[in-house]
Amino acid sequence: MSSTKKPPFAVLLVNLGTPDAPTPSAVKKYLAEFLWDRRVVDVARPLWWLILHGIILRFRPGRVAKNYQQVLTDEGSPLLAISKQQRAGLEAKLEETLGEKIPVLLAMTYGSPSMEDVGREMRQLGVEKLVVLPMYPQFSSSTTAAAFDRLAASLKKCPHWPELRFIRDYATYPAYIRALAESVRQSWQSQGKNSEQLIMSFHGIPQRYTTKGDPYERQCHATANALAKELNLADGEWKLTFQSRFGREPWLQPYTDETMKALGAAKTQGLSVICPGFSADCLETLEEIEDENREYFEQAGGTGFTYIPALNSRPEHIQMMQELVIQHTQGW
Ligand SMILES: C=CC1=C(C)c2cc3[nH]c(cc4nc(cc5[nH]c(cc1n2)c(C)c5CCC(=O)O)C(CCC(=O)O)=C4C)c(C)c3C=C
Ligand SMILES: [Fe+2]
Ligand SMILES: [Fe+2]
Repeated sequence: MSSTKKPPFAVLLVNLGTPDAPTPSAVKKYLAEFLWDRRVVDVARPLWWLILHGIILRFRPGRVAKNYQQVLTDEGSPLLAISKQQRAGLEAKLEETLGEKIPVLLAMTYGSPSMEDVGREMRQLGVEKLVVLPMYPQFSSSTTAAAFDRLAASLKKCPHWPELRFIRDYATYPAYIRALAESVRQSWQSQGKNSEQLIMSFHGIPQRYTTKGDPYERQCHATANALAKELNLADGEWKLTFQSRFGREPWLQPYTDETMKALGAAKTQGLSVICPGFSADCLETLEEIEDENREYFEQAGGTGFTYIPALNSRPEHIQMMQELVIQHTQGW
């Protein structure tokens, strides 16, 4: 008897990607692929090629590799290690709930595992229906749409497609907001809720992308308002900021680093920071927020800084992922 029973459907989790190693050469390879995507940087190609190869890829990889070394875990880059935990957690949860094995696959938009790697896995498993869950709660053309582009490109040479469903965003999905609120409450409990302020810091994008119609900024505000409401926070008790600005043009504001310096200078005692747009801890949370921005805050005179970890593989997060998948596979 053959054991090749086809699964009713499969799930594909997608995240951004990370260098294969915290070395300047691996970081250079990663940034060269990531920053060449027009969805990420839309500057006219000949000019951008000169800036990227002539300046950025000469100087940035060495500095950024050192940052990656600071956040490296025994399992490698946190983003990839946590994504693998989420994959395994969701697969186990779906099997527990549905009573059969639903393959959960993992791809990165840039680097590995690639969409092509996943395509091979899907063919081996005989996947006929696929639900794609990009691990970005808020849609942006620079992340979610870029993931879709890569998936479409990997299917270009493929003569046989699975039926596809694509989860565009989940910025105010109740189970997501509840999971965020639970992680804040847990942090407050263990820190003794000494928090004067809750900062919700989201990765930024150029202001221009919003003007062109990217709904990301609006969705970040929707998430932040929903979380503040769930936590019963008054207006003065929380603030939304945008981090990780890159290049010279204006990005979404207020900027996280400037806010940290101002709150430090105002001698704030007790500041919690959560990054609701990051489904997994990564360089941008562990190094940029937990190290760099903590330092800005403390050096300016603030005390009591707490970084609240991303939802990562918390049970409420895996539960939320399962709810999204079940909702989007109705009828399969
Ligand atoms: C240059 C333009 C960039 C845009 C636009 C952008 C949007 C964007 N990014 C994330 C999530 C992540 N970004 C990460 C790293 C990272 N991002 C940029 C640039 C842009 N991001 C760079 C150059 C880097 C690499 C680090 C550096 O050189 O400073 C990561 C972390 C990856 C890791 O390996 O840990 C994530 C995650 C979102 C959500 C977003 C827009 C909504
Ligand atoms: Fe980024
Ligand atoms: Fe950064």
